[in-house]
Amino acid sequence: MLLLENVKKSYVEPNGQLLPILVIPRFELSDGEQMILVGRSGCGKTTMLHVISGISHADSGKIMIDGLDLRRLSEQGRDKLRAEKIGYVFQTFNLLPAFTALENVLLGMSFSGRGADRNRAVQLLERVGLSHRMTHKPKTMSVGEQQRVAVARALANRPRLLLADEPTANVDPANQQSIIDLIRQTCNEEKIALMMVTHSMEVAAQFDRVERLDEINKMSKVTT
Ligand SMILES: Nc1ncnc2c1ncn2[C@@H]1O[C@H](COP(=O)(O)OP(=O)(O)OP(=O)(O)O)[C@@H](O)[C@H]1O
Repeated sequence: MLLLENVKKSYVEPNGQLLPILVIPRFELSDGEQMILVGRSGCGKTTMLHVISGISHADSGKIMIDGLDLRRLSEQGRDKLRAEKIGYVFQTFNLLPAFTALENVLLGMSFSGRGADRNRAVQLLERVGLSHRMTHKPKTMSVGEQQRVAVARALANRPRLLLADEPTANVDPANQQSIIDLIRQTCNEEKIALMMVTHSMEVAAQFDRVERLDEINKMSKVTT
């Protein structure tokens, strides 16, 4: 489902110097496989999710998603791939402030080409415990509630790959577990591959595959 080969990513610092972040010789995730990515703050976990999703470009290397090579796609093609095949729970949620929780989930679906499925949107919001917040806009919701809307939105399209960047960072332990259960159960039922970043050892302990970025990433062996 996902294959990275010789992927490199650097940022340019304000002084013009290159700041290498990722050097990944090889990384694979199978269809429907669920894994956790861990690593110290600033080691490049979000950057890795961004290059996989095409939100930012790798400097070099091959990224294959569901048989498609990101390098061979136009900007439009990458947008289409992201809308159709990838669900992304952003660390910062990225909800649209002018729209309600339900509209945020429906809008996410409408970009996928499959059209918006109101029943599914409502059902997902109910499953994250937000039946009483469907018509609230993000600024009138708590941070944890916004995070749960972001999880519902990312699952709404029935993606092939779900990238989740600390999806339980801002919720209490009871909601943390219900979000993890919802994500895992939906991914199981719909054969969605899952790559989730977490700093919670409690969450990581529930998964068979837990990878440390500094073991995947040859760069971190140079910088740490
Ligand atoms: N757009 C950018 N320009 C320059 N440097 C960046 C940019 N985005 C991230 N960085 C730097 O790249 C490094 C990796 O950042 P990244 O957000 O991928 O880390 P992370 O492992 O997800 O961290 P955390 O666990 O704190 O979320 C950090 O040192 C960060 O400062």
